[in-house]
Amino acid sequence: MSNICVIGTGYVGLVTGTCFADLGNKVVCLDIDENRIEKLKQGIMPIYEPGLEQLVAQNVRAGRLSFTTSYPEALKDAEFAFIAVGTPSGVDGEADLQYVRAVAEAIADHVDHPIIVVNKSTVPVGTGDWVADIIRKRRAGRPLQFSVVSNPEFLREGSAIHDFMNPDRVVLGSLDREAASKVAQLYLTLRCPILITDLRTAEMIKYASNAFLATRISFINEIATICEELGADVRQVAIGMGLDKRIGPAFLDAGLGWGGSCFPKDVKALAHMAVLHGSNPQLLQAVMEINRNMRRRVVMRLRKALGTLNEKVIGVLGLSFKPNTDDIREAPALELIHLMENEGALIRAYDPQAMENARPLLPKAILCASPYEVAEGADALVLATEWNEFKQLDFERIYHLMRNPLIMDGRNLWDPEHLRSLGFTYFGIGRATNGIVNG
Ligand SMILES: NC(=O)c1ccc[n+]([C@@H]2O[C@H](COP(=O)([O-])OP(=O)(O)OC[C@H]3O[C@@H](n4cnc5c(N)ncnc54)[C@H](O)[C@@H]3O)[C@@H](O)[C@H]2O)c1
Ligand SMILES: O=c1ccn([C@@H]2O[C@H](COP(=O)(O)OP(=O)(O)O[C@H]3O[C@H](CO)[C@@H](O)[C@H](O)[C@H]3O)[C@@H](O)[C@H]2O)c(=O)[nH]1
Repeated sequence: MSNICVIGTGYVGLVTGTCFADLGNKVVCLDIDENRIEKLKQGIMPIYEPGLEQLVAQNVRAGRLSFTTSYPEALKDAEFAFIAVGTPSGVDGEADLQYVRAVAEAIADHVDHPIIVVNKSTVPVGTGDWVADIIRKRRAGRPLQFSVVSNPEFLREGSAIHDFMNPDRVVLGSLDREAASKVAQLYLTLRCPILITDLRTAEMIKYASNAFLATRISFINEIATICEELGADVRQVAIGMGLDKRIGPAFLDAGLGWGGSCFPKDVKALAHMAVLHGSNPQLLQAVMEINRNMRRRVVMRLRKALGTLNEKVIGVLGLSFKPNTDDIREAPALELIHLMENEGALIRAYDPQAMENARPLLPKAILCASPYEVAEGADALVLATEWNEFKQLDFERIYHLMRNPLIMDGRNLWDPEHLRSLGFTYFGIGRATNGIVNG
């Protein structure tokens, strides 16, 4: 059993802290957001993540997990301090490190025993050295015994606990092998490969992994666009490609493109790092451009089918950036809605979990209580997020509710044959059935 302090209670901090507690450690989670910590103490989760509420409650009851806003309290007995604060995009696409800096300073100010500082936030290459420098300089004259280890996190929202507990690999970067080995001990029961590298390499592995996954999605989306022109079906193409073991089936779902709190900011930050150091990241630029185009293309197809978007009522199903989360950061649905509103469209929308988060960003849209309410009087229905709840809708009912039976399936969730047989005009992404080229 180890004493762990986790700093930041966003997705990564909360899941890391809870899972380490569940693995038998004593964990204190710290956040400067008092409201957040107060709610966590009452068992109220600040985010929607399947299974999290129960796991937090179990570990709090077992006395292994607690929450605080006090640095001295959280760091008092900590052998490990995990940094899990946000690293959002700055003005030029660089990662904004103000929160990481504040944490490094707080550690320097509040720790008086040997400690291993483990960075879980996604940070530019070189940040681990920078953090060590901040602590060292702040403790000049009163040296602190510490090491910095980079431990990038690879969990996905919506399956965060499963991903943390069943990782494909754990990456640890440090010049201090002993410190890296001590962090490795925390993960031993998870029985996965543990890769120990230097600090900078570990930091790069995180960016390269996210950029590669985003590249796969943009690649299949580019193929989808070509499929639409040529009358092929991208879903079958992806299956055919994925059966090749060298390619594999994951992350080949064509659609409205990638969003969320990680891919957009991390691809941008990697490109920014490259430019800053004299490289020309052409592929990353293309990956981002293709992604933006997926939304524009859907708007173009709707405009073409309806003549204009001005005063057309468009129903949108799904607002979160992916299913099983209420996170709307960089959600493709929101960008799509704003593009359509710019052309005068009137939006009706529904999401199973993300309505509260989305409301302030959608002042003009009508937020509805169900998919059927969204369909009422709509000139087109767009699927933006493939929640399970949308798989089995009563399309006969929807057909009668809509003013014009046009469906734009932005995640290729539905069966085109079935919908066309009910009388809908169906557009998917990169799907043309029986040689019918999509509009
Ligand atoms: N969200 C994900 O799925 C995911 C997955 C892997 C990696 N990451 C990376 O992990 C990091 C955290 O992401 P997130 O989505 O959990 O962040 P988040 O923005 O949801 O939460 C960050 C939390 O840190 C707190 N915080 C800010 N400054 C603080 C300080 N000085 N002391 C204590 N707490 C402070 C904030 O109040 C907030 O609650 C980012 O670098 C992100 O790129 C995120
Ligand atoms: O085939 C696919 C797979 C995903 N997406 C989209 O890609 C985005 C990201 O999805 P996903 O990767 O499942 O969610 P995240 O929670 O953002 O997780 C990513 O970002 C995290 C933060 O860095 C990493 O830890 C994870 O490994 C990485 O998958 C979403 O908009 C999805 O709709 C597609 O369009 N097609």
